[in-house]
Amino acid sequence: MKQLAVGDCLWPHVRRVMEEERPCSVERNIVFAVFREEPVEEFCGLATDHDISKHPNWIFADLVEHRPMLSVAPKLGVRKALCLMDENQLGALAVLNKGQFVGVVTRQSILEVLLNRERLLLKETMRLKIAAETNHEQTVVWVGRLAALNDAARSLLGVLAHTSIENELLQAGIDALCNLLDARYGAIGIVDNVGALTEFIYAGISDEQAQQIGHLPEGRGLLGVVIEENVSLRLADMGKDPRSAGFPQHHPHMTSLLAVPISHQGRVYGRIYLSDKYSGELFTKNDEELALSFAHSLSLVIDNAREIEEVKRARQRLDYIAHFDALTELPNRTLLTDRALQFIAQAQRKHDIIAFLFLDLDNFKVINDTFGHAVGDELLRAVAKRISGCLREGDTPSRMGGDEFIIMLPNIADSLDAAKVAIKILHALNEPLQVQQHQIYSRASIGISIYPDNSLSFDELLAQADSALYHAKKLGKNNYQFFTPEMNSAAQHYLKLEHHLRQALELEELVLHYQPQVKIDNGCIIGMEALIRWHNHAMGIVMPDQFIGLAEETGLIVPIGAWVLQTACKQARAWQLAGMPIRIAVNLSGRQFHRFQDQRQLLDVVLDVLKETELSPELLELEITESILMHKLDTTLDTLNQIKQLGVRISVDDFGTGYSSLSYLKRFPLDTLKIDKSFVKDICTDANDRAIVSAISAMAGQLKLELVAEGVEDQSQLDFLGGQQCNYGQGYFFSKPVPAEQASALLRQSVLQKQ
Ligand SMILES: Nc1nc2c(ncn2[C@@H]2O[C@H](COP(=O)(O)O[C@H]3[C@@H](O)[C@H](n4cnc5c(=O)[nH]c(N)nc54)O[C@@H]3COP(=O)(O)O)[C@@H](O)[C@H]2O)c(=O)[nH]1
Repeated sequence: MKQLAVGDCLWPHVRRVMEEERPCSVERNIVFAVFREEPVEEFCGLATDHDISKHPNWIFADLVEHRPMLSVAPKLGVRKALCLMDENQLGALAVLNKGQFVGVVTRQSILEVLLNRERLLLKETMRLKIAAETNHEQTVVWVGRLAALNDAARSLLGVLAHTSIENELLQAGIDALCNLLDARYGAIGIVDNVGALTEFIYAGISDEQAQQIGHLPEGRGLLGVVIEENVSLRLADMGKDPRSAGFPQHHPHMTSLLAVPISHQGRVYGRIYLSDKYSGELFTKNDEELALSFAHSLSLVIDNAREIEEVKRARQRLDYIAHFDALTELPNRTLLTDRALQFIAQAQRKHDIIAFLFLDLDNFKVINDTFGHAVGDELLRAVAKRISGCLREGDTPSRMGGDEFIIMLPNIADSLDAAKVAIKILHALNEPLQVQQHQIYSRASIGISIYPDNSLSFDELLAQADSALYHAKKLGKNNYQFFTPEMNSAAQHYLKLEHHLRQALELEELVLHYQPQVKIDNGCIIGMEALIRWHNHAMGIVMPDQFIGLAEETGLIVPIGAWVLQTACKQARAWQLAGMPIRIAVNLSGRQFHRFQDQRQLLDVVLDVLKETELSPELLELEITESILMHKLDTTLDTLNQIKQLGVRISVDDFGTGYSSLSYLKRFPLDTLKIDKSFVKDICTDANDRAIVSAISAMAGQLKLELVAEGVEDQSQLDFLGGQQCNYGQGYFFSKPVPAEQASALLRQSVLQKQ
């Protein structure tokens, strides 16, 4: 506290008088400050009522003349002033500042100021004491509130620990908050991403009422405002607020309202509302802050919980993607491998038998290319369902990719069980599948390997099932085969063949041989069939029977077929230019014939080749099989008509081996039928073959089609054919397929013969 100075304690009852004045009536406690006028006004000293009463007839000059004139500065401490008064036995001291009279300080004035100051201090102390007591009471209240908050926070921590918002925990939260803020009603409402109420946890409202309240909030009314605008509301009488749409009908009546949003970083998860304090008081700013802080903590919990949920969902999705095939939803290779290794480990202990069925669709590529990938995908899904429908619980169907499926049958009694399942699946797939507007026949082939008979290793078992599958395909597809050790070498050969075939065109390993087609009655060559040969540097000569099927399966037939067409037409043009115009027959495979999504139309290819080689169209004959004719009848007819309009001839190869009906033959723009060599082979000994050849000859005659007998090997066959309406023959009897140079020599000979 500041040191008390003389200047702070000036005596108020001072009267200024002049030297020559005479005191008259004298009041008690008055101190006279005596001044001289000449030459300038000057302070001369002090006279007290006591001095005057002692010398009632003296003028003031006399009263001050014989007395020491003591003065002090205003800054002098009061203690020193009192000592000075004691030493000089004075009751008052003049206070001068740089010689100028400021006032008078008396013992009494000092004591009064000191007393006043004491009183003030006492008052302040009292006030502080009262304030301290009030603060203490408030602190006690706040400690209580903090304890309750702590409880609520602990509930929230519990929520955090549970990582998901559970209603009991939210209940604990709203109960704690209601207790804390003395609220009669309270509720926590949680909304989902689109603002629909997903949780409504209440306090002070009965369950029956809550059920009747129904949907809360609707995004309107006061609580809607809280959520939509992400703001708090603190109202004395909510009914008077213009934004109030009223509480739902069955909600208990409420007057005061405190509502806060549960939001984090601008995202609103819901709202908390409290209503009507038991004490009747209104909600305060502090209450609002408390509720907001509670809501904030809750928002963190919800945010956290939702994030955890999202991570969990993402993990599940990743886990699913890692183990299941997205298209068919069957287990993928990873999951199959996991399960297979587990079963194999178990089987080693229990001596179980496990079968692995490797299934591949027989015609998937064609379906995919013909109908498009969307149909292909749907077909695979339908196939997956059919396969699953044939299995028991515990079996694992899986998709490896493409049209390859592996089915694991654990715990079978013997390999016969595996065969039964394979037959069941093949039968199921033999039934047509309805995919979009198409009825599709999607047959399959299956290779089977057995643990432990074939191998103890999963990888080996898979490779063995694959080899068996290859074998099943080789045997004409739509069947199943068990693995045998011999199959391995066949599969390896197949792989080697594919590897080399992919390079055959580039390495110019393909050549064409030509086989004459001869007029039976005069032996003149009327045409040449181009037949492909493959001279591989490592494998030697590979015949078409060995690689055309592979080329079709791999799609390599398209570039190879284009090369054949171009080379054959070039050769025919060369013969034409050499004065030996001769018809060239070129084999087309089904894959070449039908248009594929990413490939050019056959018609365009033919047009380009004719243009480029300048061969007359009528010198080109395309050989197609009955199966091509029967597939996609309308588009086939269209394509054939367009090709025919170019002037190109069309013949049906291997006739008699397919299933073409006579009416179809009538509809197609055909020029030639080629009787399959299998009928010609035993024509002299087999009456059935003779009958078939006779029937075909008669039919060709009726339809005005040229007829060529294939595989003519001896004179007796030729004699029989000559007796029929079959005018043309082709076979080793006339010539084997020969390289272009030899074919040219044969042609020259034939031309000479004609002349
Ligand atoms: N898509 C394509 N297919 C082609 C092509 N080149 C041939 N092929 C087809 O491959 C199959 C086998 O052909 P290949 O080994 O050339 O056999 C042909 C002849 O050599 C054989 N033939 C001819 N005469 C006789 C005979 O008297 N006896 C006998 N045992 N065989 C004989 O027949 C085959 C010709 O058959 P075809 O085509 O039905 O007239 C075969 O299916 C070819 O079509 C090609 O470039 N593209």
